[in-house]
Amino acid sequence: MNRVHRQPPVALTIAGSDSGGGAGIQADLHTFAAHHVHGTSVITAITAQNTRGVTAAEAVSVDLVRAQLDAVLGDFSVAAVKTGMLGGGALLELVAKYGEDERLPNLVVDPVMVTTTGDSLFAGDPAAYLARLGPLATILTPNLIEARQLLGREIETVDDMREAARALATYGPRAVLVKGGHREEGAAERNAEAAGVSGTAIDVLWCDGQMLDLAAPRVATRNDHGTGCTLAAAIAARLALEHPLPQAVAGAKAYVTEALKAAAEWRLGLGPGPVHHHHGRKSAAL
Ligand SMILES: Nc1ncnc2c1ncn2[C@@H]1O[C@H](COP(=O)(O)OP(=O)(O)OP(=O)(O)O)[C@@H](O)[C@H]1O
Ligand SMILES: Cc1ncc(COP(=O)(O)O)c(N)n1
Repeated sequence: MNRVHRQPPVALTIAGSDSGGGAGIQADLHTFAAHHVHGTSVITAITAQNTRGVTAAEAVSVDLVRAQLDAVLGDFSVAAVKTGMLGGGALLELVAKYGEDERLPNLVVDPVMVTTTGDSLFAGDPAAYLARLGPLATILTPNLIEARQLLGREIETVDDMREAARALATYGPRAVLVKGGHREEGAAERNAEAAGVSGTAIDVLWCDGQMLDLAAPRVATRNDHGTGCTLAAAIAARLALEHPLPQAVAGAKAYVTEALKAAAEWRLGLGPGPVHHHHGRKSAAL
């Protein structure tokens, strides 16, 4: 009998390790698993980190990152790739080379530069980052602070976010998602909240020449550590599952909103804790 063996698609994360398990490689692998995608990983840096901040970080050598890339790409048929913390110029250059050799399909570039707690995770030149990875990215996913650093301009309103997405798209990615998780709401929005209307987490997506606002209810929680990593990994997982790009982004945002909601009451660590990556799975304990 001719049996069809079903198996998961493979995704790759190229990112740093978060010892607290909420962001970086750990968040990415949780997210891949929650999507039933087999996760492979190339570790670029090791951080000593918890919910309160980063106390130490060290980059992995270029040779060891190259060896990890060759080990994964030489054996698995990788369907989508996500990059996170790259540390500095040398690893940026290495990853760009693999991209140029067309070895990093469906490339989701999360330009990790600073953590929510304010620690710097990128020592290189933001202009070089854009010039090297911009043209190779299927989608670039900066938060407001990263978009400011990449473009060297202030971004405050949703209109500014749209302008930033357009400006970043000129560097060559197919799509740009400017994330508004850290946006200070304007007076009109604050008044609406005071009147009992809950706030909105708005991201702006520029994709194939079209601008889309992606809005979700803002979850009242302090546990938002790793939401950016989780969103980018969820986009990569969905691209590995062959979702079209705009649907992959919208679905990934809905996944993050549910992950934030499900962890809103958690007290894992003393600072902003992780989200619930496996919110879709029933658990006797939770
Ligand atoms: N409180 C919230 N409620 C709903 N969605 C949120 C909330 N905070 C962030 N998000 C969403 O989470 C995603 C990640 O956005 P954010 O701007 O926080 O990225 P980031 O800064 O890269 O993440 P991180 O906090 O991990 O650094 C976006 O889709 C954003 O709209
Ligand atoms: C290794 C690593 N990569 C990325 C982040 C960004 O996530 P956040 O801004 O939520 O701290 C992080 N904190 N640590």
